[in-house]
Amino acid sequence: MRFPMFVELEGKRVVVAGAGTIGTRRIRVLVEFGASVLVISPEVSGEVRDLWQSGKVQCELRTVEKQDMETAFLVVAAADKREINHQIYEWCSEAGIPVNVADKKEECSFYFPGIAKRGSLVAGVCAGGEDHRLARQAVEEIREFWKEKAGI
Ligand SMILES: C[C@@]1(CC(=O)O)c2cc3[nH]c(cc4nc(cc5[nH]c(cc(n2)[C@H]1CCC(=O)O)[C@@](C)(CC(=O)O)[C@@H]5CCC(=O)O)C(CC(=O)O)=C4CCC(=O)O)c(CCC(=O)O)c3CC(=O)O
Ligand SMILES: NC(=O)C1=CN([C@@H]2O[C@H](COP(=O)(O)OP(=O)(O)OC[C@H]3O[C@@H](n4cnc5c(N)ncnc54)[C@H](O)[C@@H]3O)[C@@H](O)[C@H]2O)C=CC1
Repeated sequence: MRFPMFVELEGKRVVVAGAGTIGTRRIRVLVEFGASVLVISPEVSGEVRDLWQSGKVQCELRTVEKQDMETAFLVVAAADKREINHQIYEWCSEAGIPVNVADKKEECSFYFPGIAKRGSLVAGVCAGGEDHRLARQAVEEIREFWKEKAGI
């Protein structure tokens, strides 16, 4: 079972390769938690383009390369091609950089949890990589519970 670390991301460089549906979801959360996000992707979603235009992320519209990992505190591999994500995993493993690989849990040194926030409270829910639907359901229950409890 994985340990729920609560990591400081404020100002830390996070490199995200791939800015489609999943990459965009990751980028949204990382920006919300203060990370300095560098997006590398030949194409990006409209939402990421807006974040780029408003200066909330940096973007480079190209394929990801090994040197991109050099300055990263964390890396997210969210390309739609297994061989690209696997290559990123290899580069990060070599360099000792924590990596999230969207299409292969065995290659993830960290997972993205489902997140519930309320005031200073934050819950991250993970189902051990076995059942993301269960994680989602539990997060929704926590959100409802916190909404119903006055004063939180
Ligand atoms: C291990 C983990 C690693 C990580 O991604 O960090 C992982 C891995 C994988 N997910 C896959 C598929 C989907 N995951 C979702 C949804 C969520 N996945 C999330 C977390 C995690 N997913 C990590 C821990 C999970 C755990 O503890 O069980 C959540 C909690 C958080 C979030 O993603 O934000 C979020 C739910 C909360 C929410 O929605 O709020 C959907 C539905 C959707 O996208 O709407 C689908 C597609 C449709 C379907 O299958 O239902 C695949 C196969 C990809 C492929 O086929 O290639 C892999 C790869 C693999 O299992 O090897
Ligand atoms: N972990 C999770 O929760 C989930 C993971 N997935 C997996 O995540 C991956 C991404 O899925 P989607 O976002 O739906 O795909 P998508 O097709 O919407 O986006 C893929 C993105 O990768 C970019 N890309 C392609 N080649 C690249 C390269 N060489 N370098 C950098 N970027 C590159 C594309 O330009 C595009 O922006 C898939 O492998 C999918 O199976 C899917 C659902 C949930």
